This record gives sequence, C-alpha cells and structure tokens, in this order.
Amino acid sequence: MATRLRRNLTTASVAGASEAGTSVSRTSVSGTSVSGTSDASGGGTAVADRFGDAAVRVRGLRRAFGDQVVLDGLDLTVAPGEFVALLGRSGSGKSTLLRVLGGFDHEVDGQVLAARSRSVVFQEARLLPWRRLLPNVTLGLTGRDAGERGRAALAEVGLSGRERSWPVTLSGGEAQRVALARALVREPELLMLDEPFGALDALTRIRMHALLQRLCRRHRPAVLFVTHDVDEAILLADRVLVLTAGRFSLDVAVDVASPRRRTDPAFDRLRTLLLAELGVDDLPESTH
Ligand SMILES: Nc1ncnc2c1ncn2[C@@H]1O[C@H](COP(=O)(O)OP(=O)(O)OP(=O)(O)O)[C@@H](O)[C@H]1O
Repeated sequence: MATRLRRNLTTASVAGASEAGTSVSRTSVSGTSVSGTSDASGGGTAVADRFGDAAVRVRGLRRAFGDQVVLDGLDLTVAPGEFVALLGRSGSGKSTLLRVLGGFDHEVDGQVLAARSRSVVFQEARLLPWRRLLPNVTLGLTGRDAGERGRAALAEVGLSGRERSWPVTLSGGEAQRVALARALVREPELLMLDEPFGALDALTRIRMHALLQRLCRRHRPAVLFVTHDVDEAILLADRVLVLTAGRFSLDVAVDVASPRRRTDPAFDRLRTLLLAELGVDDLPESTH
C-alpha cells in the first residue's frame, strides 16, 4: 500500500537574504553535463553546491515569468541515491524546476542547493552530429582515461563496437542510450531526466526502463525523472511527486513489491491516487 506523505518543511530564506546558512550562495555552476555541453557555468546562479546529506535541497523556490508564477514557494529534498519521479500537468513547471536545478535559470528566489556533479538527459538525445559516438560521450571529460571511461560507458548501454559510428546512423532508442552513457560517464551525484523516453515506441521504452534501472543500481545517482506517464513513474521510482500550482501537492513513497507489475493491486491503487491528483480520474477508462 502506498503511503501518502505530506511534508511540512520550513521555508527557508529567499535569495540574497543574509541569514547564515540558509541564503543562496551565488556561485557559478560547473560540472553539469547537458546535451554535450560539459560546463553550464556563467553569470550568477541560485544553485549552490551540495548541502548536508541531500543531493537536492530546495526551500521556498519561486520562479515567475512576468505575471505568471510557475514555481511558488516549492520545497524539495532528494536523498543521495533516491529515485524521484516528477509528475504534473502540462505547463505545471516540471522542466522549469529541472532548469533551475541544472543551473540554467538563475532568475529565481529561494534556497536551491544541488549536488555539485549533475547531468541532464532530455527527450531528444542532443548528440553532436559531427562527432562520432565516443567523442560525443567523452565531450568535456578530462584525464588520460577519458577514452577508456567512454568506451566502458558505451558498453554499459549495450553499444560496444559502435564507438566510431556517427549519430545519424542511430535509432531513437540507441541515441538515448548514448545520451545516458554521456550522462553517467561523469558519475554524477544527481541525474535529471526530462521525459527521456517520451519519443520512443512502447517496446523500446520497456527496454530503456530495464536499462535505466540497471544503470541506477550500479551508479546510485540521485535521480529526478520527469514524466507524463503515471505507470512509468510507479515502475521506476522510489517516490513520486505531483507538481500542482507551483508546489508539490502530493509526495508519495512507492510501496509496490519488486519486480513491479502493473497488475499488482498496490500498483493499481497508487495509479488511481496519482491520476486523481493529476485531475484525470474523471476520464473514460480507455484514455488512461
Ligand atoms: N522562458 C520562458 N518564458 C516565458 N514563459 C515560460 C518560459 N519557460 C517556461 N515558461 C512557462 O512556464 C510554464 C511551465 O513551463 P514548463 O516547461 O516548466 O512546464 P512543464 O510542466 O515542463 O510542461 P510540459 O509537461 O508540457 O513539458 C508554462 O506555462 C510555460 O509557458
């Protein structure tokens, strides 16, 4: 049975506040690997390095675009190695949150602390078409063993022997495998995935789920996984959050026996709870 957890965390200071230990440190971000860009630093940022025991620690995060408040005093803590799925209606601010945590959006108020090393995987693999697979994976890596690490990462995602292939020769699923290899070769403490399997067919998706689970067991990053697919969230995550009106309206531990099966009554109960929270429980059965 899924346990419903509602956290009552104290909202910390806003950016620029002077209270020791809680204000946002405006350091630059480095170590974020996104679509072949190994360094996301630049300008001031509201993302500071890892704080305490958490891979992510956010308090009172607010992000508005003009009059539209997208994130409205949001709190979030993610433990090292924890796999957290983020659900929310379209436009609820899931990608905005990942952009802030990745260090790509600095126009925020609140306390935002994230692991120093973090990688992001998007729905599109975003490989550099003029580079072969190995240099795509090792882009930005330093050290004499970069090539070796890149080859090992490609082997881990089942693409051994494809090091010299060009991105254009890959299927969608293979390209996402390379994106995962590129993200994990840096051994990030925090791995963020924004609908990474959203463009893949159902069978490829199932294989990617198994691959991601294997990779996470081996590397143990904290994971923030954005998806629209409730079943995917329940299959993969330790915990599922629903973003509604700028905050998490539901924070629920996934207590479904492994291997998780959609036919398990506990799976079904959690699906019902999440669909209700997303406001889609009144749709006909066939649309679920
Ligand atoms: N750079 C921007 N300028 C203006 N508005 C923006 C910008 N980025 C995001 N928004 C708005 O913020 C809201 C949240 O967008 P976001 O992409 O984070 O939602 P989402 O939950 O990821 O949506 P989806 O599930 O459809 O991908 C949307 O209304 C969007 O139009």
